[in-house]
Amino acid sequence: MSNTSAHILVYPFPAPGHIIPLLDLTRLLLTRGLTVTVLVSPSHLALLQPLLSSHASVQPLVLSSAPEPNSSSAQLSLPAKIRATAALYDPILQWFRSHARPPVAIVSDFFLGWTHRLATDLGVPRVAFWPSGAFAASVYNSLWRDLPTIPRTTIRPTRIPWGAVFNSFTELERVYIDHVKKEMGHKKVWAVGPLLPPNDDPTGPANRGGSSAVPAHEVMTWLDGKRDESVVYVCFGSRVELTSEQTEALAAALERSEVNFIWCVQEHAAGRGGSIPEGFGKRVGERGFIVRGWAPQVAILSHRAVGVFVTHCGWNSVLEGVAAGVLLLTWPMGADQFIDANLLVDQLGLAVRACEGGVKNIPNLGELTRLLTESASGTRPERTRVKEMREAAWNAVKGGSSTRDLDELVEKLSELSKNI
Ligand SMILES: O=c1ccn([C@@H]2O[C@H](COP(=O)(O)OP(=O)(O)O[C@H]3O[C@H](CO)[C@@H](O)[C@H](O)[C@H]3O)[C@@H](O)[C@H]2O)c(=O)[nH]1
Repeated sequence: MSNTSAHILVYPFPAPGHIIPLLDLTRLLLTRGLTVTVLVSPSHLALLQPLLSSHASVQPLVLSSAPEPNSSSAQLSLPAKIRATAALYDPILQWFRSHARPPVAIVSDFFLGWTHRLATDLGVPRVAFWPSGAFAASVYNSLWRDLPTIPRTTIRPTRIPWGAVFNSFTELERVYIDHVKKEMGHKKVWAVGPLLPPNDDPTGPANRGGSSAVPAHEVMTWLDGKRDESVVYVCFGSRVELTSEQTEALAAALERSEVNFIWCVQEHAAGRGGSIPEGFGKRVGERGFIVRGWAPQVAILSHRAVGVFVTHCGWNSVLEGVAAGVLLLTWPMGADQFIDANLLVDQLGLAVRACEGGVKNIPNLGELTRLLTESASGTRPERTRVKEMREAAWNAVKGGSSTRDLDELVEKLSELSKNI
């Protein structure tokens, strides 16, 4: 480890949608000269490998708290998983206190609220990392503050940390980023996104967040044979499984619409999801490419042949779709996804509603079929707007607003080490 640069502890919440963007941020911090220890569970250590092999100033801190995949407790609810992480309070405290040059700050996922008390005990600031957007943060904050049952003394969530980093960019969420700053009462709010893998790393996009279930070159070769913007990419992130009824409706719409498509189907250990109808692959033939398991999403979205993305509006998918300039068809199912869809469809006009709601909602077959056909062939105004936003996104990370925010974040973190 370098002896001069500021040493930071980065602690992602152990789930793909949270680890992926925080590791992308870690890479940016490393390239700007910070020394970083990343806390990961044993099952996620492999995701750190690309950073470990390319940067000398990063170290893993492998601690197990969250249930490991395949263990009987792996099916814990999200709040239970969050609570389980707090078992690491003492191990981190001990690691910190025995370290010759301990971190000057903790950058931890917004789910890991307990790390605020840990940071206070250790006398270092905590920066909360938001893998979801500033609009979602504003909505959550106002719900929290205005719930009638919340005692008046309750501290507002966005007030707590010393600073906050968003995987977002000013041109996408300016009004909400400003709102969060106002709520926090200071300006240590940095929008550094979209956080993406480096595009000069050929293995990065293909294996980002997991090993691709299909050789990436096979998907790319299939895409090479398709017309520009003619392919619909369907993926609902790392957690969502469609029910049998939803799977059947989507399969029928893809079949009837006659569009080219890549459909990424997550098949989780719990096996509650629906499976693709028998004979479907044969009936759609060369038109369809099915990925059972982890797809190389960023590489797919970046291909010139992909023009449409049916998404559950997980925030990473939203930003990856915007950065690729593809037309987003929204199907939010839970968490912040309804808020994200509202921002995209109603406020920014970048996307079109496809369906909405969790397990009970099934899309209307006729409407979804029409929407798929029209989106893959027509020129909708949303497509133009999303392309404008793509320009804004790339400008932001190539010297614009996100680069400036990242520089300032690094500067503030570096100042902390000078004060020791
Ligand atoms: O086959 C796959 C599936 C997913 N991904 C990647 O995995 C990430 C998935 O993240 P996201 O699109 O945000 O979806 P979730 O995994 O559902 O993310 C959770 O975390 C997000 C960030 O807080 C929230 O916005 C979501 O609502 C929440 O479900 C993205 O980077 C995808 O590129 C792949 O590369 N291949």
